[in-house]
Amino acid sequence: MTATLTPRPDASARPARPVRRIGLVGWGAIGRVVGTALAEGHIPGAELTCIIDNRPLVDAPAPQLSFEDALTVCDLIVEAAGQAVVREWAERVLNSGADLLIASTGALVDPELTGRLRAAGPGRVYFTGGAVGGLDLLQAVRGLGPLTSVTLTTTKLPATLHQPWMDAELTERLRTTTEPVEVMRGTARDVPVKFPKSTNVAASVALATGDPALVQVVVVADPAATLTRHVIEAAGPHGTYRFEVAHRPDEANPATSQVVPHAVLRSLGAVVGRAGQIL
Ligand SMILES: NC(=O)C1=CN([C@@H]2O[C@H](COP(=O)(O)OP(=O)(O)OC[C@H]3O[C@@H](n4cnc5c(N)ncnc54)[C@H](O)[C@@H]3O)[C@@H](O)[C@H]2O)C=CC1
Ligand SMILES: O=C([O-])CC(=O)C(=O)O
Repeated sequence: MTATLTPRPDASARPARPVRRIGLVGWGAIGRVVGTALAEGHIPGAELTCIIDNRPLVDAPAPQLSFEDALTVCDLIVEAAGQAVVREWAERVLNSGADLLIASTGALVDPELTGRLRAAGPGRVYFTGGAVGGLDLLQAVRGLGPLTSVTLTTTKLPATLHQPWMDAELTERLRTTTEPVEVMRGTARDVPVKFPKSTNVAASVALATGDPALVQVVVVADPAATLTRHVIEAAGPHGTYRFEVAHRPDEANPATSQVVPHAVLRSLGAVVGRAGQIL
């Protein structure tokens, strides 16, 4: 059989990819590194158009705008501010037509919000892998069928895990312990809500594997954890998987690992169509 296929248009006749105008939400441990790299032109195809933060910024490399104003000038919003920002703004970003790259994936354990984001558009939503690796492969494994078990064990310095809901006894234990303390064991549906600034990775593992209730999460506070450690173990009928990372924490915000802004930049490169990326 001879197929009649339309020849691909000549490369010179194809429209050049437009430079994406980036609005960065959050000028903190992640945002400063991402914004500086963008302003220095490290991601071809992406330019830093504005920064959104609820604190006044000095010496930022782009104008500070309100969220409303940013949505009139940006075509891609990068969230590096916190789960509350995702809850409040994600749907509006997507409905405005801008794409959205989310770091605070923990907000997505709320099925109601996730459902609304699925229905929102025409903007498209993306999630960075953030502090953990292997999510691309775990997402690919889903093509073979569901996994039967997924576990994430996160170990951090005690001070980075302290939360306002903790009682006096646990607070004191975290302050004085000389040994590792298991502070929570639950599923990826429960844990990111309890540790909103330090266990987004649990939600990211759930986004990759498809079922937050299947992902068992153990959160350990260890005064000896100069490196933040995340261990993902998964199994299914087609194989077993184990990914372990140990990161130096950010100096100003030790709840966040130093690698995270670089993971955001890598994700951003992929979204804007940078060549030579591992997808
Ligand atoms: N997916 C992952 O692996 C990781 C995700 N994260 C997420 O990224 C978020 C940001 O992390 P960092 O940069 O380390 O935090 P940070 O605390 O150093 O900086 C957050 C910045 O966002 C701003 N901000 C907070 N709420 C805001 C709001 N409602 N509107 C505008 N600006 C707001 C703050 O003023 C601050 O400048 C974390 O809260 C966490 O949810 C953090 C680490 C890893
Ligand atoms: O940076 C990290 O290692 C992980 C983190 O804070 C998070 O998952 O929210």
